Amino acid sequence: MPTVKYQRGDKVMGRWPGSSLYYEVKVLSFDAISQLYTVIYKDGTELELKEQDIKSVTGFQTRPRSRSRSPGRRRSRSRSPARTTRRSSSRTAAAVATAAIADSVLSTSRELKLKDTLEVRVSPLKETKAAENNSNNKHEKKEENNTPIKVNEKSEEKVEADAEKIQGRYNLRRRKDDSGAKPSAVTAEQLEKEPAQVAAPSAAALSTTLDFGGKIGAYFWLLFLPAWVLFLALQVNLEDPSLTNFPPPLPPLEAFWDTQAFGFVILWILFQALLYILPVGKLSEGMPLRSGERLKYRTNGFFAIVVSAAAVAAAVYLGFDLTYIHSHFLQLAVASFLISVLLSIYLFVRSRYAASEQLALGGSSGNVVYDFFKGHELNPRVKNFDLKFFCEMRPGLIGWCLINFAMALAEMKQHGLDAPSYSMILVNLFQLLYVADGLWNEEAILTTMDLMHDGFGFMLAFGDLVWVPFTYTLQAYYLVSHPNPLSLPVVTVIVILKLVGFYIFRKSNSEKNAFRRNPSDPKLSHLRTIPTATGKSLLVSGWWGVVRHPNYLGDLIMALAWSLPCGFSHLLPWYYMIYFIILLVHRDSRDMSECRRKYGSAWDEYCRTVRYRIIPRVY
Ligand SMILES: NC(=O)c1ccc[n+]([C@@H]2O[C@H](COP(=O)([O-])OP(=O)(O)OC[C@H]3O[C@@H](n4cnc5c(N)ncnc54)[C@H](OP(=O)(O)O)[C@@H]3O)[C@@H](O)[C@H]2O)c1
Ligand SMILES: CC(C)=CCC[C@@H](C)[C@H]1CC[C@H]2C3=C(CC[C@]12C)[C@@]1(C)CC[C@H](O)C(C)(C)[C@@H]1CC3
Repeated sequence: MPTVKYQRGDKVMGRWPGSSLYYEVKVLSFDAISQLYTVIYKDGTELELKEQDIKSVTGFQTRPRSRSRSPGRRRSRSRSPARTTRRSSSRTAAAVATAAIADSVLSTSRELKLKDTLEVRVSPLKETKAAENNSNNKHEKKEENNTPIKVNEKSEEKVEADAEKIQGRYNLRRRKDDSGAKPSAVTAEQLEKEPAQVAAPSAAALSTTLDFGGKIGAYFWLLFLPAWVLFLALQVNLEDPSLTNFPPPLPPLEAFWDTQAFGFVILWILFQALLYILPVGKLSEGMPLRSGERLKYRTNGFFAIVVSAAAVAAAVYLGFDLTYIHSHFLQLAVASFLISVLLSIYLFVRSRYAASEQLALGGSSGNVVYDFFKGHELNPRVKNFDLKFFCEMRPGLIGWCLINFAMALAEMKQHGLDAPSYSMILVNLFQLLYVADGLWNEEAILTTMDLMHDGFGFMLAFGDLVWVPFTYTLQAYYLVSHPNPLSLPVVTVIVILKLVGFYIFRKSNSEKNAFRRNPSDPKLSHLRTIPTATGKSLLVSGWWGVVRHPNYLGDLIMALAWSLPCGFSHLLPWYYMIYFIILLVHRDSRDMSECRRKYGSAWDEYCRTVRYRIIPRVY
């Protein structure tokens, strides 16, 4: 790090986010682009700080405090992270954060009422510590809601809310690290003894910690993903769709392009865009950005699918033959692919001109291909039109249902049926329920990884506009030419399976979403939580106490129920299940690294308490 004030390995005093308290930290690296230092606290929590939030140890003086404080509060304030690690190895940065936040809030508001709240706040630190000392099965002993910890959790949430606001104001950032580095594994002792080994990547490396196989991976995925969609689309039409039929017979080049199909895709996207901008439905707030700002999103997805269904019904009534979608599947996919490429080019170019605050952390490698693939700008918008949100929730998702419906009509046409087969009805209804539920709970998407952390580039543009509508529909497509009659008992079993999966998926997603939006929601008051250094807590009972990703478990059970109606004669209709296991296992590990980095020892504590990731006692 040439020309920067603090060097890698320097021990300095870093301001705790949202407070006026400084704790000893070690400088890990400096990012020349964002002008932020990554520092590590004694308990392993890493944060990004501006230069103005760092002071050298020598010039540092403890601020004299004239204000009278209660003994409880003094006890809380007297511990710094530095002392923590020497005196009490179990004390987490959460406690430090609490003290810091309490200090900050008191500094900014002298209201007695608030002060009282914060004084009550001191005892959870003890409780937390006690809980941590009981490690391994500490959470099996239930905390009752009427015990002091409950009272304190309430005040904690108040403090958390204040902390969130303050963090936004100070713009202290947390580092995005996709490399899977595990800061919580870096102990204070290591920091003391092995500074060289603990030293983090250089500034350049920091901004280029890449996932999806890095730069080489980006080349691979750019070629592989479209080729794979093409392969599946060609396979599904074969009488015997099988991996052994590789390569599938390729149609002549001109068969890939159809201007009318391109026109239909454009019309569909414009129609969805029109529905999106209509001033109908709620304006929901996204999660706070680094700047502290919260973007507004028009969450009228359910309205959009209802109007789309009405429009499609009207088109069919007026004589439009929807089986066109079945017969022009390949051409529609190619047209959508072209649009996703054009969109990605636009996104890439505009990201070059975007302010650094608007960029996703970790999305910039300096490598054109990687940045194009992964996406760089977090929330690209044209006026209030949010491109990422729109693409993720509208044309592809609603298009998925439209294509499924067209496949049902094609099945009837091809086999001269008066009604679609049971298997086709099940696949259609199950997936319609999934999409409609996603749109009904559209606000919940605002707390997912894609919306909060990932830049918008080729991966998501292609995923949303091509991958979802043209690979998630393969089961319905397969059934058109590969009927699989089902008996009523089998139908019943599959329906029950789907409902069980849906119940787990919906309940767990709603629980987390409600908790993240309002941690003091009375409906969640029975749940136990672990405080973290960031001021947010982690649910440790309820659905999120069963496994670390109960929503993935529900989703996987549903995926199984989608494949079963297609039978076992071919692997192709099971493709979604296989892909989904890979996707969710990868997402889970990405999320684990991200949460470990964000929450440090509190995350480890959570993982010790909730041992399994997705399937209880299995994985
Ligand atoms: N059909 C598909 O193709 C598809 C693909 C991918 C995902 N999905 C579905 O989309 C939904 C969203 O998935 P996602 O991958 O974005 O992940 P997610 O599970 O919704 O979100 C993970 C985030 O939840 C928070 N969290 C984790 N553990 C917590 C706890 N114990 N208490 C409170 N908060 C906790 C953390 O964020 P913070 O702490 O920062 O809030 C974490 O980063 C899932 O239901 C998934 O099945 C579907
Ligand atoms: C190109 C590849 C291989 C990957 C792109 C991934 C992308 C298709 C998915 C990433 C997040 C997914 C997602 C849904 C659809 C598929 C993704 C965009 C989702 C909108 C489906 C409906 C659900 O109810 C949901 C929970 C809202 C989903 C959110 C995540």
